[in-house]
Amino acid sequence: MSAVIEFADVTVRRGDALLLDNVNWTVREGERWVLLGPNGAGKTTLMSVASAQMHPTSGVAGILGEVLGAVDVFDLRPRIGLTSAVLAERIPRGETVRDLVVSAAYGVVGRWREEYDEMDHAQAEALLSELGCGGFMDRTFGTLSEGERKRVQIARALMTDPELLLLDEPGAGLDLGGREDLVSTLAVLAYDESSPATVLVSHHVEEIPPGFTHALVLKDGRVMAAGPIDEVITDSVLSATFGMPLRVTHEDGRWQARRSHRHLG
Ligand SMILES: Nc1ncnc2c1ncn2[C@@H]1O[C@H](COP(=O)(O)OP(=O)(O)OP(=O)(O)O)[C@@H](O)[C@H]1O
Repeated sequence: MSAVIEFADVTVRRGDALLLDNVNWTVREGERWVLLGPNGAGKTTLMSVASAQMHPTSGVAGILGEVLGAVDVFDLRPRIGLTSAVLAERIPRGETVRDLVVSAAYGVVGRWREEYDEMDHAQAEALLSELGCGGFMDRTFGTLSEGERKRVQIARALMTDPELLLLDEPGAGLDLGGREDLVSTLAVLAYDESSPATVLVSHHVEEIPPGFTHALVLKDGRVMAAGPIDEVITDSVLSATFGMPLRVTHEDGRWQARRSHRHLG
């Protein structure tokens, strides 16, 4: 299995601040990773490097067999599917869902001037259906609920057949129903062997979809633990990361973490 992400001692520094501190991380084809950590841990920074939007200050960032700094990022970026709050803000609210997804094939936001061929439309419709968006393809983005928007953005990120899919906090701002819909959608993707290697950034273990295989936990820019999910999402790793006694359970493919009050009783 070849590496999709291969980071060696990746460090990002801004002034005196160390945003990432000697991160070593390998993601292989077929793996589905969740990236967890407290606010300010460096998750978005790590996604910025993994999506070829930011170069490390030092270390080697290998992505899809290329090394950042020795490759034209404009060749690399189209091979990576990305969803993030920053990208979502740029989406015109009057754009229809169908056009928003189909236009990804051309790397543009906003359906102006391009002519899309029938195959692109068929692929966009298939992706939207797979992601549970079949019922509102002709609505405008601005009329969708937050959960629906998140799923449409994932469909758009998949439209270019990326070799790596990076989802930066798709669960943010969703209510319980929206979160559960998203978790189900991501579980379908995770179990689909044709899906690309995936990294999902989250704040909550409850958002980890069934089918996710690996986890990386960050704190203060450093890797607290990384590897197969059962070995990483544990009482001791999460307690050390969040600075409180936490108890983790794993049932029916879903994870839960809550503060342990055993020491009080
Ligand atoms: N240009 C910068 N200069 C100094 N510090 C920065 C800069 N950009 C980000 N930071 C800091 O780096 C740290 C990591 O930020 P990052 O956004 O990667 O964390 P995160 O884990 O995604 O956080 P959150 O969960 O809150 O979204 C934060 O403490 C942030 O304030």
